[in-house]
Amino acid sequence: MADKKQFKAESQRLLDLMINSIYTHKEIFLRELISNASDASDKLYYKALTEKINGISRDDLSIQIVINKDHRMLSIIDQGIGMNEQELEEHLGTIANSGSFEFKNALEKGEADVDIIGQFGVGFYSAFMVAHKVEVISKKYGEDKGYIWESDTSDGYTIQEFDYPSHGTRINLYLKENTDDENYDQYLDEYEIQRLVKKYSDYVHYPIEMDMTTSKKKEDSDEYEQVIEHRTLNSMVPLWKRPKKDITQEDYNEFYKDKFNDFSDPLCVMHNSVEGTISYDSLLFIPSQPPMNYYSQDYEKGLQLYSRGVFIMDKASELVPEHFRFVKGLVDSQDLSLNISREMLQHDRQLKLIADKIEKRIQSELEKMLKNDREKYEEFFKSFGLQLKFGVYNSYGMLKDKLQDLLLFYSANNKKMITFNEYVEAMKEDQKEIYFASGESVEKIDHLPTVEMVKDKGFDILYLTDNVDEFCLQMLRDYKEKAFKNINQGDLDIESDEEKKELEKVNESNKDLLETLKEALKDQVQDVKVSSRLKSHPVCLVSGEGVSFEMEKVLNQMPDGQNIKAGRILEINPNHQIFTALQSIFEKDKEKVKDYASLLYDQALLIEGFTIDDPVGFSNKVCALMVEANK
Ligand SMILES: Nc1ncnc2c1ncn2[C@@H]1O[C@H](COP(=O)(O)OP(=O)(O)OP(=O)(O)O)[C@@H](O)[C@H]1O
Repeated sequence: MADKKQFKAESQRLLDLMINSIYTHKEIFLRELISNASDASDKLYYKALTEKINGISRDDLSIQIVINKDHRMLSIIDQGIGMNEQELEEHLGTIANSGSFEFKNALEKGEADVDIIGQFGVGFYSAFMVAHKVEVISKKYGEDKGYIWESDTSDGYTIQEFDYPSHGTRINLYLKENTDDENYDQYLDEYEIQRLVKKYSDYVHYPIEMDMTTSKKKEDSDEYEQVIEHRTLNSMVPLWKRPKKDITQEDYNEFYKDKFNDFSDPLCVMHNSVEGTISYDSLLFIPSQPPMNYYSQDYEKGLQLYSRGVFIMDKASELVPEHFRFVKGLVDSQDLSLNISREMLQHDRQLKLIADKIEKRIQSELEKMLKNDREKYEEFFKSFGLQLKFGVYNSYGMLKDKLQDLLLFYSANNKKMITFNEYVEAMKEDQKEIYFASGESVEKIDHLPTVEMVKDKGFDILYLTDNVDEFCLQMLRDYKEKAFKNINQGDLDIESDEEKKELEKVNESNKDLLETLKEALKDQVQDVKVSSRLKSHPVCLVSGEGVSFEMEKVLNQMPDGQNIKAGRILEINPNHQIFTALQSIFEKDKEKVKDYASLLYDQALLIEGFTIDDPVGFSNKVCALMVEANK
C-alpha cells in the first residue's frame, strides 16, 4: 500500500496569504486582539471558578490599551490566563491552532458563564496587517516564568524568557509606516481607538480601558488645561442581553436613534431570545418613517451581525427578506464565527435558519399590529405599504399567502383603508368579483364616470392610487376565490337580466348609429357601445381585457417604455340627453354625426386623464357648436 503523506505548506507564504486575504478591513485587528484578551480573561475566571481559587473575581479583570506615540507602539494588555513557552509555540507558532477552540470543546455545556469567542486560530495574525513587528509578552497564571514571543513575519519568530510581573498577556504592535494608500498613524489616535472599540467591541464583558487626553476648565479660571483621564471605552452589557423586564421603551428608543441614526422613535420594537438548533438574540425595529433614501438605489437593507457581542458586520443583507427591507436592527448569535465573510454569509446554513425565523417574526408582528392596533398599522402602511405591494409583484405572486392579508386599499364605501378580507366579508351575496378603479388620487377616481353607477348599485370599490397597485393585483389574481375586477375594463356584469335585455335592444336598434361613430373614429377605438355602467355622465372610455389604462400609463413612463396601448372602447350613456341628440342628428345628417364622434371621444379621453391628439381641433369644434346654438 502506498504511504500516506501529510500535505506540506510553505508557512511563510500561507501566513502572507492569510494576512492579506481573510479580512477586508485592516481595522478589525483590534477587535481580534481584544476578543483574545477577553477569551483569556474568561479562561482565568473559569479556572478560578472550577478550582475554587480565591482572590480572582471577574470584576477585577480588565483589558488595557496603551498608546506610545514615540515608539509607534500600540499595546493590548490583559490579566487573563496567559501562555507559557509551549503554548506560545503551539498557539502563535502554528497557524490555525486555536487554544480557545480546544478550551471550548473541553468545557461542559452550561458549566460556567464564559463566552469564548475564538475558534479558528487565525485572528491573532491580523495584527500583521498593521504592524511590522509584534511582541507577545505573557506569563501563565500559576507559573513563575514569563516569555516574550517576537516576530516581524519575515523570518519566523523567537521565544525567550522575559521578566513579567504578573500573569496575563501584553501584545505590543509596532505600527507600519504610512503609505500613499494606508494611514497607520490613525491607530495611535486615542479617538480613533475609542471609535474602533465602540464599533467592534462595545459589548465585550470586561472593561476596555485607556488613558484619554481631554481639556478641562481650570477651577476658578476661564482657562482650559489638558488632563489625562483613565476611561472605560465600552458599555459592556449589550441592551439585547439585558432582561426584557429591565428595559424601558425609552431605552429601546434611545438605542435605536443612536445606533441607526434616526431622529424619530421607532414605530415598533421586536426583541427576542431564541434557543434551539441555533441560538440567537435579535433586536429589530420598524422605523416610523422611511429614510430619505429608502426608495432609491442607495438604500442598503440588512441587519447588524454580532457573534457573542462582538461586531462582525453592518448590513448583513441575507438576514432580512426584500419585502421587509425596511426593518433595521441586529442579530447576535453565539453559533456564528467572527471570521464569517460576506461571501460565506450567502452559503451559511445557520444564517439561513436565523433569516427564516426573523422573517416569521416580522410577519407575525405585523399581523398582530393589524389586528390589535389598527391606527399604528395604518401609520406603518403609509410608510412601507408600497414595499409590501412590490413584494407581491417582484415575487410574481409567490408571496401571495404571506402578504395579501397585510395589504390595505382605500374603500369607496368606508372612506378609509381596508383589507381584502374586510372587503370580501362585506360583499353582497351575489357579488362575484372584487371591484377596483385606478387613478392618480382618491379624489380623481371618485370623479370617474364609471364609479358612480357601481357605487349606486351598492358595490364597494377599492381605489388604487400607486403605480404598482394594478400589477400587484394582477399577480395576486384573486382573493378567497374572488377575482379582482377593474370597473373600467371589459364587461362589468352588474346589471340585472332585464337590464341586460333592454341594453341589447338599444344596441340593436342603434346599430347603424354606433357603426357610423365607430367608423368615424377609425383605429382609435376597438368599439363604440351603449353603456350600462353610466348614470349621469354622457360618455366614458373603458379598456378591453388585458392591459388597462393605468397600466398603459405606468408602462409608458418606464425608461424602456414600448408605447403600449390598452384597447379603447367608447361607451355612451343611452339614458343621457346626448344620446337622444345623436339619434336625431343621425337621422337628419349622417355626416354631421362623425364630427360629434371625435368630440365625444376626446371628452372621454380627458376624463380618463389622457391627453388628446388635436386640442386645437377639439376647441374649434366646441366653438362651432356654441355658434350654432346661437343661430
Ligand atoms: N491574549 C491572549 N492570552 C492568552 N492566550 C492567547 C491570547 N491571544 C491568543 N491566545 C491563544 O492563541 C490562540 C490563537 O489565537 P487566534 O486569535 O489566532 O485564534 P482564536 O482566537 O483561537 O480564533 P479566531 O481565529 O476565531 O479568533 C488562541 O486560541 C489562544 O489559545
